[in-house]
Amino acid sequence: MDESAISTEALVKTYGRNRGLTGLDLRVERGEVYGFLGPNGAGKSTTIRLLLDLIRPTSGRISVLGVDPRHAGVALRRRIGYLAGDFVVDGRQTARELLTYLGRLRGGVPTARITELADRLDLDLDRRIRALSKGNRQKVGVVQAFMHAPELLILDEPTSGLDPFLQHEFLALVREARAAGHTVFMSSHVMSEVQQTADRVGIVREGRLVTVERVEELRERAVRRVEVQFADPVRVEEFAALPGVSAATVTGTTLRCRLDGRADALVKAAAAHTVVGLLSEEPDLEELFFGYYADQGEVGRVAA
Ligand SMILES: Nc1ncnc2c1ncn2[C@@H]1O[C@H](COP(=O)(O)OP(=O)(O)OP(=O)(O)O)[C@@H](O)[C@H]1O
Repeated sequence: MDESAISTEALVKTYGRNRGLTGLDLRVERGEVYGFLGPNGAGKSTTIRLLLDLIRPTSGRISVLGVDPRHAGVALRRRIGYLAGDFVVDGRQTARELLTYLGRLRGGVPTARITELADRLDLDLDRRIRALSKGNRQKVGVVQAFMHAPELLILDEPTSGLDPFLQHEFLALVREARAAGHTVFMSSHVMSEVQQTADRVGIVREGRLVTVERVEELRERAVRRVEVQFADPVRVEEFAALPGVSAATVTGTTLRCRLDGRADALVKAAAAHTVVGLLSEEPDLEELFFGYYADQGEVGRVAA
């Protein structure tokens, strides 16, 4: 049995003469959050549909939670939470009716769990779905994906179009799923959407995986701007030549610089003084990631 949450080998999907996937080798470990990044048309949705057995591969092997989705049926679907990029449902039911129905299909979800998620997302369960705004329909989609606490969440471009409030709650749900030991496979076409939660990111281009990176390692390699506020004036010479530090300037009691990689040397040097405040901006991994691979002619920018 394959112990990873998802694995594919030499997975190919052609649509007539159109290329969908050209040989995808993917491995998502149990308990990790995996960001599946790629430009439009790269093959993300095709991969996800194959994992869910919504379409069948031309050739290659797929294993999801240790089984081949082609032969696993409902038993496997109950262990998965799926959010489609375009969550479409029959709009005549109320959100409560739909979620209760879907909960039954998945082997029973406590009403309290549905209510709790709806409260968190500020979703009115008693309105008909067709009377809900697009944002509120997306909330129904998020609730149905998470409500049965599935072992594996497969989320197709989940944050595109979510308002900041919903995005925040959604990311909290992803973190909670990981804390519970569950696996999250999340596609996106922008790094910023996945870098906050993903353990690893894989880049798909033209139907195959071109690279996989640990987000933590990307972060260590990233250049960020740092500002340190001291109680007393400091000399720029103390910091300018430290490993990873560049473009250091001191204005009064404030040191500003760029930091490439680990913060250790800078933090230790700063600790010789009284530090009043420290500001380190979140690095833009998109820039680092695509800058790095563009140099090698491997990956272009994926974001529009
Ligand atoms: N039903 C289909 N019939 C023909 N070609 C298809 C079909 N579905 C996908 N394709 C083609 O397969 C390739 C991969 O498409 P896919 O939708 O998987 O990409 P994606 O990475 O999900 O892109 P997007 O972000 O735009 O959804 C594209 O070239 C697309 O045109």
